[in-house]
Amino acid sequence: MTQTISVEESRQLDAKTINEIGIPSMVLMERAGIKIYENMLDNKDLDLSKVLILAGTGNNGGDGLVVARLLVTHGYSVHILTVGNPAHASDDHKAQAKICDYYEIPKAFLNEDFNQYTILVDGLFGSGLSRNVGGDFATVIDKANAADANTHAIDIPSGLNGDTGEVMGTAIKAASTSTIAYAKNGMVTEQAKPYTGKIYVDDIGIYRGKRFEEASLIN
Ligand SMILES: NC(=O)C1=CN([C@@H]2O[C@H](COP(=O)(O)OP(=O)(O)OC[C@H]3O[C@@H](n4cnc5c(N)ncnc54)[C@H](O)[C@@H]3O)[C@@H](O)[C@H]2O)[C@H](O)CC1
Ligand SMILES: [K+]
Repeated sequence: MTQTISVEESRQLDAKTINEIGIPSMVLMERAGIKIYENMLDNKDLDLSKVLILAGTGNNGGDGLVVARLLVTHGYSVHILTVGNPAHASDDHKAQAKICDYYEIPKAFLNEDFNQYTILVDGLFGSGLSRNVGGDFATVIDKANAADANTHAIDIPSGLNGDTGEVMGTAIKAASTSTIAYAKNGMVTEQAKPYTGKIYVDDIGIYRGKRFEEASLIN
């Protein structure tokens, strides 16, 4: 049985790991990026010939920027489409964007034809999704779903309610998802299957919580 948690619980475990235990968020982000990169190499349904990273301005987008840099430093062709107001970007996102600039990773644009890419990586929203998706975010999600390429989602397919599995206006239909620490409750519902695709659960050192630590000792 897959152990699943609520979105709020996942955010609390993130915060506890960073603020109480002391693992820096940039370390967690780097570990998340490495796991996501490895999952993408593992999934033979994904064609990594020409990659488009869809990055929101939060830490889900930050994870996507780590993946972009790892792909580039291993010889892959990568473009980055950042969606949202850069002024609202999280500190970790800004730090990762600066690293991507060092590697001169080219930028993509909203009105581009997504069919020139062989795979899309969804780093628009993760556990921070707080309302129905609209505007440019909805446009990008609908373009991604209409494109020929498969999409690999980071943490939670963007637009999917991580607690219920409901679609918040529109949502990424991913071929596969790398979810951080634990699958979220809504991701294992019947209605979520077309959106999550194959789920990889990535341990990146997030505190496991007493409930799960005892459970893992028993199994
Ligand atoms: N350091 C950590 O805590 C780690 C987090 N991980 C990854 O980070 C995301 C959670 O990141 P966060 O910045 O909290 O939120 P998101 O990136 O999911 O959302 C960004 C931002 O978007 C805004 N927003 C919410 N809903 C909407 C909407 N419908 N339309 C437009 N904008 C919206 C809101 O302001 C959010 O703040 C987590 O999922 C992981 O991927 C690391 O993996 C581990 C360390
Ligand atoms: K996502």
